[in-house]
Amino acid sequence: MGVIKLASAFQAVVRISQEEAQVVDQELLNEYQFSVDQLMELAGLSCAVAIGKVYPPTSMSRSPPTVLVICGPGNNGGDGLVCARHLKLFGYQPTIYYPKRPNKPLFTALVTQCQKMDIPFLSDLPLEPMLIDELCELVVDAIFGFSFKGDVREPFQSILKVLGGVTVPIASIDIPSGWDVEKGNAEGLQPDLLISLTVPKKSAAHFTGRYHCLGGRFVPPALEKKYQLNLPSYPDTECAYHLQ
Ligand SMILES: NC(=O)C1=CN([C@@H]2O[C@H](COP(=O)(O)OP(=O)(O)OC[C@H]3O[C@@H](n4cnc5c(N)ncnc54)[C@H](OP(=O)(O)O)[C@@H]3O)[C@@H](O)[C@H]2O)[C@H](O)CC1
Ligand SMILES: [K+]
Repeated sequence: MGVIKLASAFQAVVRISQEEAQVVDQELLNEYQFSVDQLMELAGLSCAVAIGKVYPPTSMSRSPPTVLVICGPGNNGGDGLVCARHLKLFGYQPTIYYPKRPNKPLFTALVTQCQKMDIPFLSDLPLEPMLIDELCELVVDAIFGFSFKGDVREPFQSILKVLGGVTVPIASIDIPSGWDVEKGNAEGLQPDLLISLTVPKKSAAHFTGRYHCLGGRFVPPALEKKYQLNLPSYPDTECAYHLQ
């Protein structure tokens, strides 16, 4: 595949397509030889930092603040596991719901790390939104990212239905789960915080929540230039950039 002209160099914020996101991801893993573990750790950490900035413990009513992290079956779910671990270190009280677990060393190790930090895993998700509102003050949506496609298959259809009724804020990692990666989903989840990873995806144009952050500060300058990603300049050593 030739160079994909992602956007003019003058566009304020580039938003990329599902295919372009996968091309950039693959180039990071192949040409640049990053490992998924490395990128996932940096992505998950940036999500926890963004959450810490938007919902600092001092702004939450419980101490420690309770967060429910719902993880999906792919790398977006892996980001959620990493995020949960860092939130615990930041003074939050995360609980994880991880219904469909890949039997791969990366994911079993991430689960072990959380278990060893006394982060509980729910065996079932309450099917009443108000029970989730009682369980936590914030939900982290780490169900689907840029590889989501088609009609939502169970158990995630039921999970997204419940999340559609909660009143606590939702923070979505990379893509609000259940959204078309490019077109969004007006009837789907409406998160309060969207943490775009690497580069915002086209569906971010449909985001109407209060906070939009960019994380995944690991794009080499040559790759950014090649695809004209026009990334914002992260301040200082920050790993999460406040886009909105
Ligand atoms: N460089 C980067 O940008 C990095 C991104 N990271 C994170 O990785 C995700 C993308 O991860 P990926 O594993 O490719 O895909 P997802 O996590 O989005 O989801 C894939 C799994 O979801 C299942 N799926 C897909 N569609 C449906 C559906 N309609 N119903 C039910 N399940 C669905 C899919 O199952 P299949 O059977 O279809 O394979 C997969 O299991 C990205 O968004 C970032 O969050 C990295 O962590 C760091 C680098
Ligand atoms: K998500």
